[in-house]
Amino acid sequence: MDTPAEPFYRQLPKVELHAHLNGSVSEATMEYLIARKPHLNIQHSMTAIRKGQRRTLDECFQVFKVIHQLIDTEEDLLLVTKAVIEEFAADGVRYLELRSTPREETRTGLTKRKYVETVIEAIRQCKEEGVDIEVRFLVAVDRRNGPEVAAETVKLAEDFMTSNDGVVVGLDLSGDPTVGHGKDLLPALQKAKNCGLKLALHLSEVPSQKEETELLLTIPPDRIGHGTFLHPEVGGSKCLVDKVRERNIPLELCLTSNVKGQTVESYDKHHFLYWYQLGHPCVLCTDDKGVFSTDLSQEYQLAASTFGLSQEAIWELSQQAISCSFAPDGLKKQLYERWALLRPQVLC
Ligand SMILES: CC(C)=CCNc1ncnc2c1ncn2[C@@H]1O[C@H](COP(=O)(O)O)[C@@H](O)[C@H]1O
Ligand SMILES: [Zn+2]
Repeated sequence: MDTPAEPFYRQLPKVELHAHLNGSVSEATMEYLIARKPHLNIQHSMTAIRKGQRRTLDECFQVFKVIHQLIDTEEDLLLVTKAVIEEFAADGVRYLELRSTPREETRTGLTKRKYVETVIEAIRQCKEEGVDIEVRFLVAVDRRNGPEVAAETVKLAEDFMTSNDGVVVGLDLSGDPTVGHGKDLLPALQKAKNCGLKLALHLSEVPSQKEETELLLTIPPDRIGHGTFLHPEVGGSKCLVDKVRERNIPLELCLTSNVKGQTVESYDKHHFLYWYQLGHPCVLCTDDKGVFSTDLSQEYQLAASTFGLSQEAIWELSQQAISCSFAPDGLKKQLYERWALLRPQVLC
């Protein structure tokens, strides 16, 4: 990891709502996987972007291809998912929504259904072992794979939503934003929404997506990932901003990811400030804590130091994230109670 956060940020109870499973694999787990598969000839420098380093968006997406080679069996997936959940818990995350794209690996016999089952099994095992975190799962649609795969993924998510104790709560739309168009995916996303899946969509991650965002906002999504180019100062429009505000759609904001992936020039130019000053719900998230060598405590500390936020303001941000989650009302209530109990110890 780049630089460990100060104790206040680590002790702060946190909610993580935007974490891609295969992008969240820590250095230690990655080293273990690399050692298990020496024939792949992969070095850790190929799977993480360290402090001060940046990559083009295209280079970042290449990193996922390398990681997927290392995680291609049911056993790998179970191990990685459990490790990721334990690491988030150790970082003070008390509620986590993990997202991942169901993957078929013909070489190892992994199917998309087995993929989802394995992630759910890892979540179950962590709970049974008493890991101090509540975890929910968002099934991810990779936009690169087009409308048919999207429809198939929605069906899979729907099946698991109705059969698995409420672990699967929603659908994510992600993948290389420069590939494909949302209009082709709209029917599948609409269907997901209609069957009760919550929608977290990567929108306006790159500048060229204005028209697509206008269209997908009509669904509307329940949360927006990034939304980097929504506002007029960066080529978006007031109309887009107004729509997001009218519908009160929370934004999932990932500072390090955007700076290292070069869609944002520097931390102080991050769109967090624009939306925060409007009083719009913003949730700090990691995106890919492994790839971007970060954790959620660091992201909170970065926001505080970059935008001059007090500890009170940081506390409010972390608490507000509860209301933006897809947790059922009973669980939200429990989380608010936990935050209230911890407040005097953490904020002193
Ligand atoms: C490249 C870059 C700047 C990354 C951050 N921004 C992202 N934007 C869109 N999709 C993403 C991003 N990070 C991860 N993903 C998605 O998450 C996948 C990895 O996690 P998983 O295999 O779904 O478990 C990637 O293949 C990609 O489909
Ligand atoms: Zn993302």
